[in-house]
Amino acid sequence: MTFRLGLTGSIGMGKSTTAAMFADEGCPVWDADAAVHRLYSQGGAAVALMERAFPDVVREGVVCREALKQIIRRDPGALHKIEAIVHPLVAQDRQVFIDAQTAPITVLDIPLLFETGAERYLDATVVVSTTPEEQQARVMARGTMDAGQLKAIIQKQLPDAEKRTRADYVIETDSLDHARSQVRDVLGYIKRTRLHA
Ligand SMILES: CC(C)(COP(=O)(O)OP(=O)(O)OC[C@H]1O[C@@H](n2cnc3c(N)ncnc32)[C@H](O)[C@@H]1O)[C@@H](O)C(=O)NCCC(=O)NCCS
Ligand SMILES: Nc1ncnc2c1ncn2[C@@H]1O[C@H](COP(=O)(O)OP(=O)(O)OP(=O)(O)O)[C@@H](O)[C@H]1O
Repeated sequence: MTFRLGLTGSIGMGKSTTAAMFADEGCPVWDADAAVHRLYSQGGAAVALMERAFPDVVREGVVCREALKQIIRRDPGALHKIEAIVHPLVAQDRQVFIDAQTAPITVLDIPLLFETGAERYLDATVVVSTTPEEQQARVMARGTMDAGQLKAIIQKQLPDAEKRTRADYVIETDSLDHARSQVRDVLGYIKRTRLHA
């Protein structure tokens, strides 16, 4: 059975970048955000359920993220309703992926890992982290959210300090080289201490 290593971190902390580093080291990577994209796309399992809950958000067979964000802006409580539809489908997608893996260590990139209790299905967890100033600068630089939307997302997420306390390993994403060496350290440590126990 593959060792299930959960990777998390607040918005903009460097999850995707770090996940790519784990992939470079040979780990299969499952990405929760990418699963949501598949579920929202043509033929995706969330489309019909979302249309039933929010009739205007499905356009040409696809869940429109902009329309969803407008709904959430008007009614922040709508996010709970969206999560109730999406999260069980995401969990199912993740399990199918894990069951297919034969590599020694599989990485599961899950933004809401602790918030959704996903650690119950994992063997260890790693959090990526940097300063709040750097986090805000990174998200603003992407230009996909305004400061208000960012604040609303951050407020919904478990604080970085708590994630750092709960995770088994912390990776500081202050530079690419430093993050890469910490990825190698984590994998080396797991291989030495957890795989042949
Ligand atoms: C709110 C939506 C429409 C925003 O879409 P958009 O394309 O602008 O952003 P994207 O999906 O890339 O999310 C960016 C980041 O926001 C954070 N985020 C997304 N959804 C949530 C949420 N429900 N709670 C807290 N943070 C969230 C994550 O860190 C994510 O990496 C979209 O994220 C969504 O439908 N979310 C509900 C599904 C969900 O909970 N996804 C989280 C992973 S399971
Ligand atoms: N170790 C690092 N050193 C320097 N910059 C980094 C590092 N990791 C990520 N970054 C930069 O931070 C930004 C956000 O990174 P990334 O997209 O990986 O974050 P994320 O946590 O996946 O974001 P989200 O939660 O929004 O999906 C990118 O511009 C990326 O280049």
